[in-house]
Amino acid sequence: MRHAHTVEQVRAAEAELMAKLPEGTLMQRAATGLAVAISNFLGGTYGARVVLLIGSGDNGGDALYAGANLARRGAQVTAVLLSDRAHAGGLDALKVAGGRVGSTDDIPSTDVVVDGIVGIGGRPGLRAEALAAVRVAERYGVPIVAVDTPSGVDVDTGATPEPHVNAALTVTFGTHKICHFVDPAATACGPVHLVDIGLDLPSAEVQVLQAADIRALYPVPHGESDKYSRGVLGLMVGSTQYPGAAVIATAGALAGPVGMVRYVGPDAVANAVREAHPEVVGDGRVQAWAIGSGLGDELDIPRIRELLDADEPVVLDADGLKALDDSGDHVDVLITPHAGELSRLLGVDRATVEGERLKYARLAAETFDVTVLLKGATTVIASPDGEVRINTNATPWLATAGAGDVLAGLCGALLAGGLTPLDAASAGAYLHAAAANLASAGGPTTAITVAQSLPEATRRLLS
Ligand SMILES: NC(=O)C1=CN([C@@H]2O[C@H](COP(=O)(O)OP(=O)(O)OC[C@H]3O[C@@H](n4cnc5c(N)ncnc54)[C@H](O)[C@@H]3O)[C@@H](O)[C@H]2O)[C@@H](O)CC1
Ligand SMILES: [K+]
Repeated sequence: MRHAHTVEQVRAAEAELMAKLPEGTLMQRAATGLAVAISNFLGGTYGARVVLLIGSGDNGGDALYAGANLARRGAQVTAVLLSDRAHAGGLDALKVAGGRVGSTDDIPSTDVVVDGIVGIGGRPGLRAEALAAVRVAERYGVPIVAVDTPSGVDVDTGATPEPHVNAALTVTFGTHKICHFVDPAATACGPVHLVDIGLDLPSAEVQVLQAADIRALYPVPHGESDKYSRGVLGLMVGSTQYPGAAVIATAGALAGPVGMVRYVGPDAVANAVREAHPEVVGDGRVQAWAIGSGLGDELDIPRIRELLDADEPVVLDADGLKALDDSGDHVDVLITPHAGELSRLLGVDRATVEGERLKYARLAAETFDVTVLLKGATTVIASPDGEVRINTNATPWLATAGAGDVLAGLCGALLAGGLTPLDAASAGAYLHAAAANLASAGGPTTAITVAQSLPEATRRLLS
């Protein structure tokens, strides 16, 4: 896993390390890494034009020392001071290295703007002068490299309630921050480059899934496995209104680690499912349920509540979410809402959830005592005990009808295969996105093609 720490955790680790090192060492480490990253971004340093936007704190200090480094290597570096205060040592270093102080008039003709306005000490939003400078860069299409975080975003939540920098690259120090992974701020970061400055950090608040994590938890069958021990999944999805949801969710389930799939629903839909997937059988004992995708008029809330209260773990998706209430023990339940569905569950509007995805995923996990997989460009997974995992490998082409049905079926199969809701959500989100990348290859795709690409995505992961 990659890790994202809170501002408080970073500050504590920095203070501990700073106490052991000569003054300014950490900033020098940060600035050197930043200068190298800017040089790489530009494809060279000599003769490059660099404008630094400088705020009042150490974020500006990093930018000024990096600017001094670049000026020593032949760049023309100009600092635009956006506050009465600027890091004194950094400003002196820049001037000694041949850099100068200029104004926003220098922005249109520069090769890159370096955002040293605020970092982890910043509140959301930009003051008028900073905003005006950022707007000039945007108007002239000048790329912005953000120092530590794009200024104006909410570092600990990933929210962007106010104007902020949209970076072409973010260079961060010591560890990732939450805004680097949680949208909408994550999108504002562009690619994120991490510079090691030697911090010793506690366990992270937020983890980001990587291939090795999923490989380690995937339930691979062994010599003694049979179709029952590999897990049997019950599907209560689709309806005469939406028969396709049943066919698609079944495709997702069969591409998971499960040994057998049972379909429960109207005859006409069951026939359509068996026509597409002859291996599917009818009602009987299961190890987990996937419920809700495309249920439409078939939604049977009392029956779903019975299954939620039973011992078998449940994936609850789409229409099925209407059966969820905040009473009872639901720690074996994984819900897979998009922002609109989560907003209805929590009684807030959709834009509010979109703006603070981490906060509302956590709130739903706590309120309903379930694991939440909040779908989106980056998927936020929150467990009732406070653990958060993020999946970042999705492609925008995955935003296609039925893709959620594939995910629900796949997550159900992973639950039936014995994974915890948190691990099932992690593997489900990761593999779903990996399959979408294969299916799309940079172009349009369909939900069924994503499901058909799941075995190959899984093979590549496990091999
Ligand atoms: N502490 C350390 O050891 C290190 C710090 N580093 C840098 O230091 C940064 C943190 O520095 P600071 O704590 O000085 O804080 P910042 O430089 O992030 O912010 C400075 C000040 O800006 C003001 N401010 C807050 N919100 C604002 C807004 N929206 N618009 C304008 N001004 C605003 C506040 O008074 C804040 O204290 C990190 O992000 C990183 O870039 C790095 O040099 C690595 C080492
Ligand atoms: K910044």
